Amino acid sequence: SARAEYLKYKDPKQPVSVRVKDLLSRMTLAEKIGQMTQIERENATADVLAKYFIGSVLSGGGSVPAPQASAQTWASMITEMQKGALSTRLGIPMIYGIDAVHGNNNVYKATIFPHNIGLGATRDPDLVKRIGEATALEVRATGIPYVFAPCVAVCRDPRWGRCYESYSEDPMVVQSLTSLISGLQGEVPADSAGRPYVAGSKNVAACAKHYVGDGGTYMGINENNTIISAHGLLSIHMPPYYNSIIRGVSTVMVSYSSWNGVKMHANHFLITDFLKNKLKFRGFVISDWEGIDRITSPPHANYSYSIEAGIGAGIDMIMVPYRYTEFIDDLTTQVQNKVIPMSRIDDAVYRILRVKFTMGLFESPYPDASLAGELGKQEHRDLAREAVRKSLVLLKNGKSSYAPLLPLPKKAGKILVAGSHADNLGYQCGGWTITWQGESGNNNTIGTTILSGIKATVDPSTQVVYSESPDSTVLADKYDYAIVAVGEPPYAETAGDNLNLTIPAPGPSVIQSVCKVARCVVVLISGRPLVVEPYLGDMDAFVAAWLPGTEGQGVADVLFGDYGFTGKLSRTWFRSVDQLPMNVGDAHYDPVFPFGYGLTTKGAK
Ligand SMILES: O=[N+]([O-])c1ccc(O[C@@H]2O[C@@H](CO)[C@H](O)[C@H](S[C@@H]3O[C@H](CO)[C@@H](O)[C@H](O)[C@H]3O)[C@@H]2O)cc1
Repeated sequence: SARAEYLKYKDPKQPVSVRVKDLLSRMTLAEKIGQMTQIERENATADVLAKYFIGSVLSGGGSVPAPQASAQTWASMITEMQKGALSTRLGIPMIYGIDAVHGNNNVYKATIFPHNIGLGATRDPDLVKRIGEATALEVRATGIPYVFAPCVAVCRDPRWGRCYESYSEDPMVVQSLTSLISGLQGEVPADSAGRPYVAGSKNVAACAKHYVGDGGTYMGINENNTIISAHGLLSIHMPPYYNSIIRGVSTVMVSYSSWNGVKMHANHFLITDFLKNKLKFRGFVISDWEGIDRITSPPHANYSYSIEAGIGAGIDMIMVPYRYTEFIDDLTTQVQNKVIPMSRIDDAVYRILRVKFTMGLFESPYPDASLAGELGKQEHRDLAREAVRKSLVLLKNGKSSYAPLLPLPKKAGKILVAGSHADNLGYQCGGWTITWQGESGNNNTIGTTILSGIKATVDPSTQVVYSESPDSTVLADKYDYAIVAVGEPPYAETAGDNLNLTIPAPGPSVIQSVCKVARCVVVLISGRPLVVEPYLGDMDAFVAAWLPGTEGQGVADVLFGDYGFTGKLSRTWFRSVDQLPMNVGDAHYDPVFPFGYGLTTKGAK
């Protein structure tokens, strides 16, 4: 039979640089531009992937092959797409990306870890690295090799709808928790010198986002303007990118926001001069969803300009995600007319291919069916439960120091559990869970509510009364103590922007009515600090639980003293929104609870 022509780029024994150069030299303009194009799952048929040489596909928030789809269903979908990509002349595998920002959160039955604000309160880089390892396994279980995480935003104003996606207001805490990257991708070898690195097929390529200053916008308005000096940008928002590059992060996603009025998606100085040439970032830069469209207002008003500005700024892969023929045709024309130089295209494709070769995608382009069982594995749920325990911050314990309320006695006559967030798995997971905006209720995925955890922890003789919103009859009864879980409903992005930051009704009234009739601990489920001073006096104890995820048992573990409280605030607990922005280190600093605050209790274990 005819000897298959030896192709250097297909030889895994060749150095990555040799493989990239060989493949690049063989590619047509259409094949190069295809690699720079990322489309949404909904329009990614095998035929489209083959016809347009598409290099990447994504799931937008909540975009799933079927409701409650199994790991096998996910893997079959990706296999079909990959066959399309590999059927092309050069057989370049496509890379599928998804927002696994607290576990593989679009996927039914996945373990949902606490959102980043809670992980910030743990101050535990090793824990976060282990979460990265578990997340990589649960993502690979669905056949996916690439995640748009971690968000390394330094949220400076809790009015921002995405503040819960940020580990902390303090860049040093965020820098320390870039350890997630080392969990997701694997620890870089000593001589990696910032090159992208993915250890193998149980790891995934990561994405540090959103570059840069996404957490510093005016009044926390999502996608708005970050008005700050170069010194401020480099000392507050840039540091996590230093650590991300040192840890070999494979990709960086550009922010929708602007820096001093210049759209980040059009910022050549920060993307090319600084990130690529000064910091020597060698992975690929990806736009956000319709990020180049939003360079203009209204978005997409001048798409040719958006393409010229975005690609020209140094963005390598465009998350289109739907109008891909328009993108491909327009970019092709601009290269043919020498508006965009071929050297820019070659830099982009070089970087994309470097990541794909380095992570072994050419050798293992298909899902590994043997990993399906990693999805929602008990071992990962136990890790998430540990993370919940360590994320809880105890802000008040007893109306006087000699009469602490916590830890609660497991053996009691009758206790009351109340509040909208006590028995609502969707609420305790928050946004970016099953759907983009998150859900309410207990049927959207598998997990343990705070109430279930309490029932599993107390002595069998203890009577547990549950009432979401106790009426006078319930309140007339006698309880040894009460646990009140209230807070914010789930939200994502702009939907979460909030200028008053009050505890949503009926939370405050439930706190006041229950705490009047029984000794009470309030557990706040929220993506950020909220106005709490008016109710603090009513509470005997107060716990910030953030957005704990599916393993609600972790809350009971600490409330009842199996484990001690250790969490420390990763954000300043402001007194009033009129003070905002107000962050640790500011000259005027008058919080209810300062950054780093957290009471402790001794745990039995
Ligand atoms: O129909 N509409 O009205 C509508 C409105 C807004 C939309 O906006 C879009 O909706 C979301 C759900 O599809 C998308 O995920 C993104 S968000 C963006 O997506 C990336 C990929 O998921 C993440 O890594 C980034 O971190 C995040 O900033 C976009 O804002 C979509 C549709």
